[in-house]
Amino acid sequence: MTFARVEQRLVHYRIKGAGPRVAFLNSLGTDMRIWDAVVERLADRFECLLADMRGHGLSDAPAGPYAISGLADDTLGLLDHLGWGRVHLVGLSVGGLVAQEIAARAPARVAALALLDTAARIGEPAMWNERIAAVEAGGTAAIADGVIRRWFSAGYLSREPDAAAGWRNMLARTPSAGYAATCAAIRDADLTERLAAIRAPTLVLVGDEDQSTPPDLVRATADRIAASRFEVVAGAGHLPPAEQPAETARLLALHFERSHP
Ligand SMILES: O=C(O)CC1=CCC(=O)O1
Repeated sequence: MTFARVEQRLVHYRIKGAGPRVAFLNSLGTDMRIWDAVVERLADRFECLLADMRGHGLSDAPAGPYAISGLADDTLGLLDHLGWGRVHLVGLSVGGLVAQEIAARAPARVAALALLDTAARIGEPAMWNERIAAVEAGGTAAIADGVIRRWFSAGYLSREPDAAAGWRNMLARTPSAGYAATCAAIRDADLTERLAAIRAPTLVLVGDEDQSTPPDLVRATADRIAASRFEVVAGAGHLPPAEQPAETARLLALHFERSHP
């Protein structure tokens, strides 16, 4: 386990592999383990940085609300701490919002961008406020069953009940304060007008059964990014790195190998 202190907060991170540098940002209610099966397929060609987003995993979970700009500061701070200048950047869902913010704000830091199951704006404020209230009242376990049904395809849920139960454990063990504070960051984010500032070659991909950020929503974000390519991953819900790691790794490797570091 490796930890760094960035802006006084503890960040849990791990580096694996060798080659051009790739940084991975996790989604709401998950941690760096969401990337394990992808990184295992990429580490022979890329140096991969995994970090638990603020409020998640073993990173600190200070009281919120958080903001996407502050979460972007966390990532840039960790890259500075490690001496990593320019990277390929991969973000899933809220990690994708953070990645959009970094690519728009600090284009020199991003060689290529990959946005997975994300959009410039995710959900409606009322839905996020309801989710925050439910988590504040009953903890993350209170919302876990509903969220899991949106995370995975129907086929995965019936084929892999134990794996789905394991991912549910990850969600239910996310600190309530960190989860609710991250919901507030998503609620308050609308990066639509920032997308025109993204210059990096961008792969935008989504699971064909994603119910949290459905393919049409994700495609609309891709259409606003100048150098984007849109891909749909078959047999996946909101978490293609967990459900279809081989195809996700293949698409990421192809994209980064085409883009110069
Ligand atoms: O929890 C969900 O519904 C899915 C999700 C939305 C933003 C995120 O990071 O995950």
